[in-house]
Amino acid sequence: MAQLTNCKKKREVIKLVTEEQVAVALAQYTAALSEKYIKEKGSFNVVLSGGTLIHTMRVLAEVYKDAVDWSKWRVFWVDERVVPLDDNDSNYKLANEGFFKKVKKIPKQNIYPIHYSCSAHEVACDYESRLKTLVQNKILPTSACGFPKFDLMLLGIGPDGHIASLFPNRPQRYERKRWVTFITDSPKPPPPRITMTFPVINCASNIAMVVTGKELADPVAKTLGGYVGPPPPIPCSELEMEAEGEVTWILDKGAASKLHHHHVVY
Ligand SMILES: O=C1O[C@H](COP(=O)(O)O)[C@@H](O)[C@H](O)[C@H]1O
Repeated sequence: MAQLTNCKKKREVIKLVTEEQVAVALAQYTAALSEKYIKEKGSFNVVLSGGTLIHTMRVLAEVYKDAVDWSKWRVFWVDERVVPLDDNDSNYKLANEGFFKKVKKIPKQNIYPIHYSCSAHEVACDYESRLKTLVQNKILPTSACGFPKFDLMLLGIGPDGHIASLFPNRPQRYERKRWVTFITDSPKPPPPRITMTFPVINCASNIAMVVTGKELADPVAKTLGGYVGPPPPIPCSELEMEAEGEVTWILDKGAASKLHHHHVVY
């Protein structure tokens, strides 16, 4: 593991070879954080994304099934497609089938999927107000700037450099007041989605960027510095610049393939 040193924030880039090794590293990393936070404060607040992440969480679900205290987990979504929860596009459905059903012991009341309505605006307002209630009830802590502070965000990245549903050429990535916003014209289908905003993402105590496959080598290199070319204004770089907590990149060979060693700042 390599530690970023010339940066006041903590960054770690873990370069592995295979997707299976990424799944194993993700499992070890998440299980260790779960143990630490449960010991310290009795709960572990985790934010999931959709996409390939859930498949990569299989080792955590299978190998750590009896080692993790799932009863202390609370699970949220960094973004969700505005579709019914049983729709194949739903990030909740993906996590339910690929993760919750395997680990079994996360209490249903600790899982916070969206309340579906056909208005993305309404869904975003509802999700934000539920988070605010959890903060008022001291179930979720906040950071000094007033945004909720999650223990861990597990994120992926798209080929265009989007994270959550914060896309290039869309204004949501610049939102600085709302906790949760919405988009009705997502460039990646389905178009209506809700998403946590950058201030919330950047307040998390830990962010894992879990990236596999050579089709993601470009946004990884653009974000981490191996890219040669004009400065690319991709959303993911905002996380690299602003995150308060620790950011850990877990990459396979394909995703790391455009990182020029001398450009990567460890
Ligand atoms: O649409 C989405 O895409 C991103 C990236 O997905 P991946 O398949 O490239 O890992 C995902 O993080 C987000 O939650 C999802 O809604």
